[in-house]
Amino acid sequence: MSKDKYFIIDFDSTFTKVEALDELGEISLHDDPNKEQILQEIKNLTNSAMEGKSSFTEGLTKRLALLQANKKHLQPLIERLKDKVSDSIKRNRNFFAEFANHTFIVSSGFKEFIKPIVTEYGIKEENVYANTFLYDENGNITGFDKENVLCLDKGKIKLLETMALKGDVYVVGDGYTDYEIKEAGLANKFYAFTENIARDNVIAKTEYIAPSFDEFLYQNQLPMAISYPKNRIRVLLLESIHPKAVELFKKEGYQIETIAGALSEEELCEAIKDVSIIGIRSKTHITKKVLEHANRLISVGAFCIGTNQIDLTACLDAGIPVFNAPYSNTRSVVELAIGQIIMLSRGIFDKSEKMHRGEWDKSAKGSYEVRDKKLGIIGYGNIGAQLSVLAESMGMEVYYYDVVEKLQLGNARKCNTLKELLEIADFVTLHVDGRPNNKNMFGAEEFAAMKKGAIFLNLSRGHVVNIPSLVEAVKSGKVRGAAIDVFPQEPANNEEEFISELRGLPNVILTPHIGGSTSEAQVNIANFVPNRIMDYINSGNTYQSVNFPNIQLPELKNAHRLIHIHKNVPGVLANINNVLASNHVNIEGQYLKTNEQVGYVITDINKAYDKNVIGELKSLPATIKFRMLY
Ligand SMILES: NC(=O)c1ccc[n+]([C@@H]2O[C@H](COP(=O)([O-])OP(=O)(O)OC[C@H]3O[C@@H](n4cnc5c(N)ncnc54)[C@H](O)[C@@H]3O)[C@@H](O)[C@H]2O)c1
Ligand SMILES: O=C(O)[C@H](O)COP(=O)(O)O
Repeated sequence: MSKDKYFIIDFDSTFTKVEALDELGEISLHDDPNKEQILQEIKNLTNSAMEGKSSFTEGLTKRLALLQANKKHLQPLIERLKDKVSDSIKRNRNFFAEFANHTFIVSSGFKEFIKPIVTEYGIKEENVYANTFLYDENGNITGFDKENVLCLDKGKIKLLETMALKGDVYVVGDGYTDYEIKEAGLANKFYAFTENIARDNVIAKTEYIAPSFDEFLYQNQLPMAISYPKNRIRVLLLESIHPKAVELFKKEGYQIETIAGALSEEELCEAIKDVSIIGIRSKTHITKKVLEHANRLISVGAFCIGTNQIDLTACLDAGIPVFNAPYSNTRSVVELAIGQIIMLSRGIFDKSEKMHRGEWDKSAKGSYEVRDKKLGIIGYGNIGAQLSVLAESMGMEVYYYDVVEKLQLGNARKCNTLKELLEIADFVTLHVDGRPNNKNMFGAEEFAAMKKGAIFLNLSRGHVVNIPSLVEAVKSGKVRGAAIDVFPQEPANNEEEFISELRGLPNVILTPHIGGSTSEAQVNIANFVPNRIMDYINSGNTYQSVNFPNIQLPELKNAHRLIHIHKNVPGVLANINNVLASNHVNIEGQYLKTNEQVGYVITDINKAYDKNVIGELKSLPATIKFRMLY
């Protein structure tokens, strides 16, 4: 890069996450009973000055008077500020060292606390322009050096005039006074730095926004600590995903948009454009058509267990790993099923309805214990197996049927056919997954095979059961009671009406797909899925992806990682290695995993390489997606 570029960086709320004088107040006013009120006054004065709404000099004088600070408070302040350096500044510390001669801190803060912080990042002491304190004989801070232009209104402009930098000047800061440098014609570009605070009136003045220092470096093609600014990663979260997920993605620096309900295919085709991560629950369908509109999609998060609503093959073909939360709501579903088994066995639902109508129907008729009764579990996966354990502990005899061989837990007995299970069970409960083959797997024939007066539960997927057959079975008395949580057609949001032939049937508990809707489960899911996705984005790990070859990679250390996703055809690995060999690239580690459709190759290489390598790898035949991490 040519050395005629100069970087003017603000300190408060830019280099550090905080306003240093607010922090000083936390220390100096520690024992003051009016601390909160005074701190608020200081904050208001700071904000007003930063937004260009009041005289800076006057505000500074007032703030120092309110602070009642002393020299002895400065060391604790410095320690505090060291911990509060902005994240993106911290990770790009190499930049400041590399461009030490061209980086200046220009601040209306004070050298006494700025220098010890920024010099740790390689910024030169003589390149720090800021105010200095005045003290009395007891070390009390009484004011500031009035000769320094930075204590004056438009002080930064005056300073830049005297600096007379010859070259391109870039200003990065959060405040109005930073913008004024550009306004005065003393900088080529002003970047409103919004990682810590976004000031509307500052943002309104500039076309350049830097949600992180990475973004500033990226836009200006300067060396960065990471391969891509995280603020460029857009996340769309649908169906009221728990706010914990928003918090985690935000902490990572991503841009988040949330929508309470599900979107139709058409709406999604529009909404998914430019989105890098989409988070959905059971109602949003990620179809091939949706994926065709997903021009920047990196990963899909199913914030639930079921993934039948996602075209997993189409995602794989497009090089998009899908992650779900396979165990986070398992217990919630099981607890609901247990509750429903007991409620139905006692006819509680109808009795409660009668009570609400004023009818007192005390009787033991049609009311049974669940102890010693036979529970038939169809689908002995995570939910089925856990239900098995809990049901046995209540004294039920458990039978199960699964299409694959499963470990029998406790005293549960395996049935070799579905018919065998249906003929024996007093309670039949469905916990199969929603694969297309399971559509209408439970219909007239299966209801007919059940014991008369048995109880039926479905908390798996709506399309698995033929609803008219269930209605018929309830009306005929073949099924004495039912609990249904999932339906072939479910309203997209809480405003839509629920329409079903099941409405109004006796001893039928209907719930609005809430098997997994507990606070515990939603928090667990919101912790689990973002971490899987961020791990994939940051390191390439696909461990626990539901559609992608699973790889758990070592941490990336002092290398660049090339991530190559390709169609699984012969020769791709050889082609990748030929490109690397012909460009004399040193391979530090290589990992490959394939499935029937795709190959996933990760190559860690020495940082010194010809950038043409990237273009050559991207254009290899059979490449689906390529990205580089560092
Ligand atoms: N109601 C809710 O809110 C809620 C919450 C969580 C999960 N679910 C649903 O429950 C399903 C099961 O969850 P899980 O975590 O136990 O999944 P899982 O994958 O661990 O278990 C599903 C089991 O069903 C078996 N199976 C599939 N088709 C079958 C068939 N036709 N006959 C017999 N067995 C069959 C599979 O072999 C597997 O063992 C999920 O896929 C999801 O659709 C619903
Ligand atoms: O698959 C699941 O985990 C359940 O069906 C829950 O779906 P939901 O997140 O839409 O409630």
